[in-house]
Amino acid sequence: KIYEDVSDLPGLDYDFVIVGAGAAGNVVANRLTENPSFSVLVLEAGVSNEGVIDSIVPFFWRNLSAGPNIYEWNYTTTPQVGLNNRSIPYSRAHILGGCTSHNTMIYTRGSAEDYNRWADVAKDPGWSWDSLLPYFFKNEKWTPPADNHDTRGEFNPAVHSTHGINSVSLSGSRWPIFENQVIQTTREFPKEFPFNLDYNSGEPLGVGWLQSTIGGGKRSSSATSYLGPKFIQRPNLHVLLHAQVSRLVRPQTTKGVVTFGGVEFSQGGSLFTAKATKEMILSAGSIGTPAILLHSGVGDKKALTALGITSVLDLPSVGQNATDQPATFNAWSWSVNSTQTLDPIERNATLFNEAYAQWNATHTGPFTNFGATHIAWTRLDANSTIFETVTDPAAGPKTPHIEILLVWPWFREFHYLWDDYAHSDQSARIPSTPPLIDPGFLATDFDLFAARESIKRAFRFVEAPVWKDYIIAPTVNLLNMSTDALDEFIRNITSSAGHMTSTAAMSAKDASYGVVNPDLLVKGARGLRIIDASIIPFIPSAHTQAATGGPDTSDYLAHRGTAL
Ligand SMILES: Cc1cc2nc3c(=O)[nH]c(=O)nc-3n(C[C@H](O)[C@H](O)[C@H](O)COP(=O)(O)OP(=O)(O)OC[C@H]3O[C@@H](n4cnc5c(N)ncnc54)[C@H](O)[C@@H]3O)c2cc1C
Repeated sequence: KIYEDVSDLPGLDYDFVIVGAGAAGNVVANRLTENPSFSVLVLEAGVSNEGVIDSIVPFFWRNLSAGPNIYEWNYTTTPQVGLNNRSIPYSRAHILGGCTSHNTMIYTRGSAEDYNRWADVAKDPGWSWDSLLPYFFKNEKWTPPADNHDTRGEFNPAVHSTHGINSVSLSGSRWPIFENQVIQTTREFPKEFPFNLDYNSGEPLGVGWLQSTIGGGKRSSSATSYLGPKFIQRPNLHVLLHAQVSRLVRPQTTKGVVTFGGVEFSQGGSLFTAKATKEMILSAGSIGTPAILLHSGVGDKKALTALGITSVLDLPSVGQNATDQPATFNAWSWSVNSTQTLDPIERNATLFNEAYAQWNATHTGPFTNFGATHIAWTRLDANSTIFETVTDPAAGPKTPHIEILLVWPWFREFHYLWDDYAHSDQSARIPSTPPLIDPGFLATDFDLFAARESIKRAFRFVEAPVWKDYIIAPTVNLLNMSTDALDEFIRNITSSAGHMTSTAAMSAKDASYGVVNPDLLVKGARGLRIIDASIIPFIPSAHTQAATGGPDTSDYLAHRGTAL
């Protein structure tokens, strides 16, 4: 059951208390309550997703993260040196379902090499691609697209499952001219942009049809799926909204191992403490989780002491290693010679209302998607000069550095392509309210090099002959710019893809760094686990919801849950 008021809860003592009802938290709440003898409380700071139309209609996704609004934590980053000292908005959802209720719904798992690197780092084969694939399957419910079109040749059924919980589908409305041109590009430039039947096979490189967490023309979030009507009636599942957790309380240290006596949260100006007899599970996301730990005295002892917080557990990696994928979307594009664009709908209220009426009546039409048709995943050239001085940050030779999202002709005849590229770094620092968020965008030579190359690749894509009569001109002629001018442009327009990971990273049991062991238990603590995107040791070369709501959480339960 979902509760809005703490006084309606049956009590404050449960077997498991989960903090944060996002991509990860709701999966685990669902799995744990499969066992009727476990009682579970989920504490979520945000508001209900019920009836929030911008969270239901895929095309409206952008409205929620456009903040400031009640569905957002409304964060901004610290001034980013690499972005000409700009502080930029840093979107995090403040709504049941977490970022899966307001994200772009793109479903990408990453490369097999990404996960095999996790297994290497953790010294635990349970985190390898082969071990985790069954958990992707357990979560994913492959669903026909909203228009029921013939999807043969657009994905590989062998790497998907129809038996999971979270709906995934191909696009539910067609843009034939644009789509044909993308596919034709893979024929004209087969070496640079080969067709890839399914980028979720573990080998993502190439151009593949977009897969999204959309089912029946509606967003499929962790709230609508894992807390959906089939599950929310379970008598052992309790979800409390408007419950903001501040810290873990009543620490006790016995023989060097810390246990906490409860989770402190506030609602309506009052403080409460929920207790877990078996485990407290943090899933407040890559910013929320380290913030809670640091406020609880779990983090770098010196830094916490300097801030007047009593150190309980000295774990210097808490809040460090934040990794995200910078993006240059929306700032540049091409004007195109086509009437098959979204502009009529965007510009004309009558057409917009018709599209909305169609969606309302049948959950079909252009509003069933967020607006892309394919993704092109590519790598920097192996002989790029950057590799003379920098070690390749990708997990292996089959792992992309660059993503080019091929977006419908949109916005004033502009067909825009946006690209993002893996691996920025750095830290989400020490507790303050609000937290200091420093993703270190474009802080390294590699970041800037990859950014320049990603733009060149996108321009190269539309050099395929098939685009000749279609493209009129780029909105900004980036190819004619000097390197310095291009760098300046990139620094001024780069924003976040919203994919922060690794702020409470998993490491091998005997490692001298890291926050959780491969079983996701916090090092040096008992009865405390972390299961969200913060535990990811290296960001996958992908959008991050599948890696978060798919394998790690279910794996934790199915493989590691021996303590349960
Ligand atoms: C704008 C945007 C677009 C994105 N697009 C995509 C995409 O297209 N595809 C993709 O794969 N990924 C996308 N992502 C990333 C993806 O959604 C996240 O990686 C994923 O949701 C992370 O899951 P999580 O469980 O770690 O955290 P979240 O999903 O963020 O969940 C954390 C939850 O904890 C709650 N919480 C935080 N602090 C507290 C507290 N102190 N007390 C109680 N509750 C708390 C939050 O309100 C939230 O509900 C996007 C992200 C953003 C921001």
